[in-house]
Amino acid sequence: MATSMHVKTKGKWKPVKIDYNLLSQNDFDSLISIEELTDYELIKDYTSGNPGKSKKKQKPKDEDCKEKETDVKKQNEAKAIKKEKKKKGKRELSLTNEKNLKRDQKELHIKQDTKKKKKGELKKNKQGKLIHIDSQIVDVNQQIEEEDKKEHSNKQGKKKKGQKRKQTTENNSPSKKLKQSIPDTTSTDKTASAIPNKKDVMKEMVLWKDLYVPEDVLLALRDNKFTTPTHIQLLTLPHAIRDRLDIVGAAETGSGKTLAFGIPVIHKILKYKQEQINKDIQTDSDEKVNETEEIIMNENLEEGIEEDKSYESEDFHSDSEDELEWESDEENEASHSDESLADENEDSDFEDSFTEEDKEMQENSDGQQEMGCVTVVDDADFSSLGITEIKPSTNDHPLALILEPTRELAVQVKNHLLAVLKYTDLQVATLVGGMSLQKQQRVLKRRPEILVATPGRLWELFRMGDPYLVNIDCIHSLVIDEADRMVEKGHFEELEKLCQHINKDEQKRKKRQNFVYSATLTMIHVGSYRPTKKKRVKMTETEKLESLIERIGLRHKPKVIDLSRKTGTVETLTEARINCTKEEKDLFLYYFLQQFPGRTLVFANSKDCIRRLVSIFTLLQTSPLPLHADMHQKQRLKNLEKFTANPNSLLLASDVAARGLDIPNVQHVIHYQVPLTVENYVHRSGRTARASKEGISVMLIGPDDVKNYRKIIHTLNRSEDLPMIPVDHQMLPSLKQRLSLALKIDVTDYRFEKKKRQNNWFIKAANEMDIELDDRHLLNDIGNSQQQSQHKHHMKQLKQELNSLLHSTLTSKTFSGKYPTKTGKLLLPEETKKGSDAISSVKKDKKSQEKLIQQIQKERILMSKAMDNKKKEKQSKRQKKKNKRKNKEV
Ligand SMILES: Nc1ncnc2c1ncn2[C@@H]1O[C@H](COP(=O)(O)OP(=O)(O)OP(=O)(O)O)[C@@H](O)[C@H]1O
Repeated sequence: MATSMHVKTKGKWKPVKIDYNLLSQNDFDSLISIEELTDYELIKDYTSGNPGKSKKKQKPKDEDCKEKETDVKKQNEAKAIKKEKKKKGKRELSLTNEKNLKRDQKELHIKQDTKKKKKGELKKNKQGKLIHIDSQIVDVNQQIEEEDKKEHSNKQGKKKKGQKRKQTTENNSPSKKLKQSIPDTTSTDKTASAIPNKKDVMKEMVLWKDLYVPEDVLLALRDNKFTTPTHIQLLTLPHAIRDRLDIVGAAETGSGKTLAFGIPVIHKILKYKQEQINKDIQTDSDEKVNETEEIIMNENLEEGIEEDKSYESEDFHSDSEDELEWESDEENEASHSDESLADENEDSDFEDSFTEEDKEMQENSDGQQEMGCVTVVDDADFSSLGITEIKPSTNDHPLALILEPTRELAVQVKNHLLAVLKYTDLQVATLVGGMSLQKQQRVLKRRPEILVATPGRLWELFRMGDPYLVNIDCIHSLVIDEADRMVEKGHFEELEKLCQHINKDEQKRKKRQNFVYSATLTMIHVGSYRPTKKKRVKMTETEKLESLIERIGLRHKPKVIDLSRKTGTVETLTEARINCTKEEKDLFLYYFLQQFPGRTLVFANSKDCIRRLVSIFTLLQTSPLPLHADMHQKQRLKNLEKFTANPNSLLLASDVAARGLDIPNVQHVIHYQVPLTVENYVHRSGRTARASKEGISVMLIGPDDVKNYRKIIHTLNRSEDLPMIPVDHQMLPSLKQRLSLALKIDVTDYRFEKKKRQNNWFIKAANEMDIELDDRHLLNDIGNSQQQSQHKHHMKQLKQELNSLLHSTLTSKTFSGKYPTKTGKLLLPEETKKGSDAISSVKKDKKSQEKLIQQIQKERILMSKAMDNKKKEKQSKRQKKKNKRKNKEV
């Protein structure tokens, strides 16, 4: 579109006088007259052009000339538009080719966002460029929510139509993917306002410097107040992350080994995902270049055809081209911008946005571009936002596998990892026995990057041909936690099969990074023998490690970091013992629980023993919680939760709870029976005194335990026996009274209930076989109904008696019945003792024992000196006598 000029006649056309001689000449045959107009006004046609743009002064022309000029202008205009288009196409191509990848990503991103805005659909942000203003995050989240709502309604509609397949596509819809790429919490607690300043974080976390911890993980560590890496973390992280070595790590219990392997595993996955994103961007960028070239080719083709058509007119007006072209350029620009405003074509819209913003970009040193309410940031620093640029899970196999010996430990490790994955969108799943297989199959459909599994359940799912586990040998990282336990012969057949499977392909094996950890990895004890030798020869540490490395299939030369102490246990652990008979064990356990309240974990060697203890200590109202392998998994986890929640709780557990469990503030670990292996002693004791806290481990040593106790002392290089727990013997009779009654109730009730259960089972079986029974045929005689109710009554009486005993006070030597208010305050003896702590009383006792020993030694020395003196005196007396006798003789 162009402007044209009109002449507004103000005055009159006046005839111009002509010389008649001139008219007689042949050249002016057809001339009749000449008129002139001196009073006129030139007016622009605003309907066809931009009035403000023309800078050139128009000369007055007559109507015909003006019409011709307008035609020429229009043709030139068309030509200029085509030229402009061509130029822009070329410019776009040269920009794409010239500018680096980042710039290209930005261009793509802006274009995508503009498209999204226009079309009202939120597409997946492949570059993962995110938004860094609170309100903007909310804006995006709102968009996502709206999208989800739309999807939801769509889904429902589609469901009605029975189009099942579409649901899967919807689950992978761009908006969902984008939502996944932004951690859930961005809209709630992870808004930028809640996220600390990067500089502050770095300052606070300076001790983690040079350990190659991803910034998102660092943020989460800071949230957990883990401002200092533990020793094992400090030493292993650089080798694992920077040097990509396999790690064999041994460090005392509670020293942070989980993060020592967890952080490198996470780092590797984040890095891999970033690489995937970069690859995608590269592909997108290449596609974009191809697309642009295609558009230009098409335009050129069309242009060629149009050029042919307009050839004639162009050629015809060629004399005035230069002058008019300048004018057309101006007008073309104006008309083009007018067009673009109205144009629905996104490409042209994008081009305008790009050109404008590109200019702005060059001026703006921050490199930020405003796109409506969304700021697109090039090279966005997501760490400061607490948002990680992670693509939603698209991997067709897990990227990391962490194997744990027990279900509880697997669940715990998962939770531990989730805490540090807070600012990423990586997914962790547990595959453990005792939980619904179908549920775990469903979880696998979400393609979690990290699997924490027990070997049995993993192998089961793998054998069932779960599609996500088919390529389990493609994992990038493998962790075998509690490795010494995992490879124990006869314990984990499935682990061996798994190892064989994932080590089959040499290439994959070589690519994989392995982590092998335990607190007792390098522990050599009496039971560690070289299996090949006929004569049983004790294994060396190196031999033990070599056999482990071979079995697991580690790569060449793993980095071995052994920080375990020769004494096996943690420095902050106080170890003690109570020597007693087998029958006294219950009493001393009860004594300890009464004397030293606090979170206490009691280990026993058998499930039957745990059942009996649970029954007795329930009667004694200490609310024990059982934990052993025969229990339902849900109950196991529930009991662990209860134990963790109550600071005065009591957990009676088998060795299923010995390894790895990280229950905060367990104050006491009691070995009701001395563990059968040194490793178990170290791990059991390691449930207390974790993460530099103090704790106490007490062994109840009966005659049957002495052999194992000696073995432990010997293997852990102890030069002397463990100290004894000081026992207030005056308290024992009252405790004994309570305990005896509880035992009586338990035994009588237990026997009666056992007989009753057997009878019930027999009756049920007979009923099923249609056999009629009378009381004589029953397995056990539990008496008639009257005798049974008598039994019940008796039990009730005993329980009442016990109850009143439990509510009476305990007497101890610190209690003086004569002067109960001596201190000015009435203190019951039980109260005076409760609250005293086991560690200090052991330490105190140890000190007083040492003092006593020193005193005895001193007294011995004095005595021997006195004896010597007496001897000397006697000798001198004897000598004197001799001398006297001699003198007399002389
Ligand atoms: N850098 C750190 N700063 C403070 N606490 C930490 C740090 N790393 C780990 N922890 C905490 O220390 C405790 C013990 O960690 P973890 O369970 O990893 O120990 P572990 O060495 O695996 O013990 P075990 O040998 O018993 O399995 C956990 O509560 C954990 O959260």
